[in-house]
Order: sequence, then structure tokens, then C-alpha cells
Amino acid sequence: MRDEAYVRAVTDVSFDLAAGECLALVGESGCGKSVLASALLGLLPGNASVAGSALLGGDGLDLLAADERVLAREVRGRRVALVPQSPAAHLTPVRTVRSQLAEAVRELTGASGEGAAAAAERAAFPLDHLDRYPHELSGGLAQRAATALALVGDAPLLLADEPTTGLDRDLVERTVDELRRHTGDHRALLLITHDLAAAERIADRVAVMYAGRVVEVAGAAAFFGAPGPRHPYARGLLNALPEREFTPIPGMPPELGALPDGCAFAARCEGVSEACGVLPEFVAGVACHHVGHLDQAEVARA
Ligand SMILES: Nc1ncnc2c1ncn2[C@@H]1O[C@H](COP(=O)(O)OP(=O)(O)OP(=O)(O)O)[C@@H](O)[C@H]1O
Ligand code: NI
Repeated sequence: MRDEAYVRAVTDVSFDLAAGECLALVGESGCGKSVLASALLGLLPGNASVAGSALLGGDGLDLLAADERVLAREVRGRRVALVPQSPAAHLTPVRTVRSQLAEAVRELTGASGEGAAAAAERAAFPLDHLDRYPHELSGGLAQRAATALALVGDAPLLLADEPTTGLDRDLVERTVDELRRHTGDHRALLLITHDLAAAERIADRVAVMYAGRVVEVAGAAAFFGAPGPRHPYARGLLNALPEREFTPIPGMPPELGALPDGCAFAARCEGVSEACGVLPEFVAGVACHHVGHLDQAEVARA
């Protein structure tokens, strides 16, 4: 992004997402998760620059190269849907939830607007609130309205950016289960979340992002169970959970505008060595010079 400062919000990210699969994207606040989702939908601010490609299944449309008309007419809501991180900013302020859902149902499915209630129910949005305006909704209800809107088009790829913010535990589970159901019929879900329990509940694989890069991609069972995460940052994330060690990772992530040349996690890493002055490549699911050593140390401790 170019302004007076240039920020590398997302760098060298590479992953694939198969039909029927849920990939959870996790990482601390500010690491670039939402920027990644926005890039896939062509929703970055005008001063942002993007390189690379993001190919959609089917015709292989490159989302990063597609022009705005194609994105607006054919892609958003239809082929790639978004549950936005700030639902209030995405709902139309001057129209009721019912009217917005009815319009989405008409446009995306061709069905009559009667489908608004059914659409609302998929996201546990209470029917007696359908005639409210966005500003009359709590954060949790706005979240559910936005989720309902995103589900309408049954898009082959659903990006859910913190879809459970402001929801209590029961609703978190109900919401992520509904998002998971979306993948049942050969559709894919990218779940961006701080909620590792939600990720564990529904994800097939986990991608961990740190300072704009994906540092680990792993199968969810291996990641949350045994042998556990391989990257020291990923291990730190899990160990910070109250139900695990409840030990926060010391220090803070680096400023994305002033990243070190080497591994961005080195300053916080207990396994740091001279090698970390060089950027570790992402190889076989992980970007760390020491994964071998640390795994052995873990085995020795166990
Ligand atoms: N419009 C913008 N202009 C300049 N920099 C931006 C802009 N939007 C995001 N950034 C930068 O991109 C970085 C990544 O932001 P992003 O919103 O993707 O983080 P995130 O991982 O989604 O965090 P959170 O978990 O808090 O939602 C931020 O730290 C910020 O430096
Ligand atoms: Ni975000």
C-alpha cells in the first residue's frame, strides 16, 4: 500500500483450497488476514498494489487480475462471498434487513423475495428483527445479518472474516456449523478467525499467518492434537490459550512497515539463532529454520 509509508500487509502467501474443504486462517491482529480476504474480492483501497494470482476453480478466473465489472457482476456474492469483519460497514444503512435479504435472494437465486426469512434462519437471525434497520441491531445481530446475506448465493468460495465476533459460545458453534455445512456440497470455506476453538471445530486445515506471511499450513487434527504445530509462533498461539498453558507469547509483532530482513518472528522466538537473520523459505508446510531442532526438543521434553 502506498501512502507516505509503504506497508507490506501480505507477502508471498500461497495456498490452495479444495472444494468441500474448510481452511482456517489464524494469526494475531494486524497480521494481514483481512487484507488477504479483501484482495481476493477486489475490495482493497485504491492506493493498494497487488501482485500474483488467485485462481478460482472452474474457468480459472484470476481474482487478482479480474476487472471491477466482472468482479461486481459475476464474482462477488455469486462465486466468492464474504462475511465481512465489520458487518455494520457492509450492510446498507437505509434499508431493513428483510429488504436487503430479499434483494439478495432475488438477484442471486432468481427466487422471489419470500426467501428472506429462510435466508435469515440459516444464520440464526431472529425473524422478528427482520424489519429493523442495521443501526437498530446489536453487533451480534448485525453479524448474523451479514452472515445470512453472504450465504444466500451459495457461492463456491465463502470467505468468512471473523464471522463470530460478538456472539456467545452457543451461537459461535451454531454459526460455524452452518458455515461448515456450506462446504458440504463441494464448496470451499476460508474461515478467518481469532477463535481457535471455532477453527478446531470445523477446519480441515489451518494456515497460520505472522507479519503478513503464512508461516505454517497443517492438517487440523495434527495441528490441534498430536504432534501439534511445528512453527514456534503457531505453538505459541496455542499455548496462549487459557485451556492450554495460558502463557502469552512475549513481545509484540513487528510493524509491517519496518519488517526485519530475516524471520519476522525471531525477536520473540525462544529458539532464535544466527540462521534467523535470513528469511526462512516456506517448505513442506512451514517457514522456520529450526523446525527440526525444536521438534526434537519437544520430543525430549514429552
Ligand atoms: N487501508 C489501509 N491502509 C494502510 N495500511 C493498511 C490498510 N488496511 C490495512 N493496513 C495494514 O495492513 C495490516 C494488516 O491488516 P489486516 O486488517 O489485514 O489485519 P488482520 O490480520 O485482519 O487483523 P484483525 O485480526 O485485527 O482483523 C495492518 O497492520 C495495517 O498495517
Ligand atoms: Ni481482520
